[in-house]
Amino acid sequence: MTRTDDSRYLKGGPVAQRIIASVREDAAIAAAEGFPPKLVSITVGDTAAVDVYVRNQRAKAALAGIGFEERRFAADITAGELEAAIHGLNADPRVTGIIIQRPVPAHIPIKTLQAAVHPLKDVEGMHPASIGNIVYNQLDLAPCTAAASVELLKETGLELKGLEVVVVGHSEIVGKPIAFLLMSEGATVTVCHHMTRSVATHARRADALFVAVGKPRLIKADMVKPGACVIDIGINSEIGPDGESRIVGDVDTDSVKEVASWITPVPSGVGPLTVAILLRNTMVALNRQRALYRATYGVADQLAAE
Ligand SMILES: NC(=O)C1=CN([C@@H]2O[C@H](COP(=O)(O)OP(=O)(O)OC[C@H]3O[C@@H](n4cnc5c(N)ncnc54)[C@H](OP(=O)(O)O)[C@@H]3O)[C@@H](O)[C@H]2O)C=CC1
Ligand SMILES: Nc1nc(=O)c2c([nH]1)NC[C@@H]1CN(c3ccc(C(=O)N[C@@H](CCC(=O)O)C(=O)O)cc3)C=[N+]21
Repeated sequence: MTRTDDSRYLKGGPVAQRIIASVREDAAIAAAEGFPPKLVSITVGDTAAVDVYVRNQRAKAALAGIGFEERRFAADITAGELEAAIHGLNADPRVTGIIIQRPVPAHIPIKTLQAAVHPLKDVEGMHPASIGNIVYNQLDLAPCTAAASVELLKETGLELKGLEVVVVGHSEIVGKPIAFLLMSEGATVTVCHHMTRSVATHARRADALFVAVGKPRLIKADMVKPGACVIDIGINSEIGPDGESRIVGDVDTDSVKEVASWITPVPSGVGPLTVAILLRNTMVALNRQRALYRATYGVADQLAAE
């Protein structure tokens, strides 16, 4: 059986296409009504995984009819200069959404930058107010990778209520929001991290195993329950046997796919769906901005029309 026709592979492409088609319709309507959506990406320095992500953001935004602009800054920029740039984008009515690509250089506090993005333009859901919404079970705009990972689990048709889920990795951008999204869906969630005594012991109990660590082949077949669903979120660059650079996940896919019932491939798993959800979030942000605009100026418009 070849890699591509193995039915155990849970691919992101088909779900991403559905989302992008729907975003495209909404974006066309909004543009015709005078609100063309536009996404601005902020990159600081150079990181391979960021380049892949931004390249795909640009390509898929074009497909969806969403304007896209990349602002690149040198690694030695100050936090103050970056904050000023973000405030400029917050104030620009042509900008719908802002995403700050991670990582940023060590001298820049990422949390300060995330908090500088206006919550109405926070298309990644990383502002403290946005993350707070997830805790309150308001799930329409969630951090993109976390939302993509959960969406792929739903594709299996497994009942999420009561499902035993283990998440390996507890970063604010991936592991923690996955845990909150799944708790909202009624799953029983265990979160592992580098201090966990035995990741394998927890992982082997999981009906669904989410892995977001950044270590190639961390999860081996003997750490996976037979029949489980494995969502591999890792995007790691390494040199393949042919001497070419390639991306691999955190799961030893070749061995794990013999044990698991579903596994997301890398590439072509969570990655493409992450991009689609970023675009969907951009439309959620646009609709929130329009609702505020209507609430603020709607009555004045009506009076002017009378
Ligand atoms: N597909 C996509 O769309 C995206 C993919 N990614 C990829 O996902 C991976 C994780 O990203 P991100 O969450 O940002 O990374 P971080 O480095 O922020 O977090 C990694 C997490 O893994 C934990 N960890 C480290 N070593 C181990 C170990 N041996 N066992 C268990 N847990 C461990 C860390 O725990 P502790 O903090 O306690 O050290 C931490 O919680 C990366 O490969 C990244 O490229 C990221 C974003 C989007
Ligand atoms: N603030 C922030 N949010 C992120 O979500 C974030 C980030 N910073 N920094 C970098 C990582 C990495 N990441 C990827 C997302 C999609 C693909 C993607 O589209 N991958 C495709 C294409 C691969 C290819 O073209 O080679 C795939 O897996 O099939 C890759 C990488 C998001 N990240």
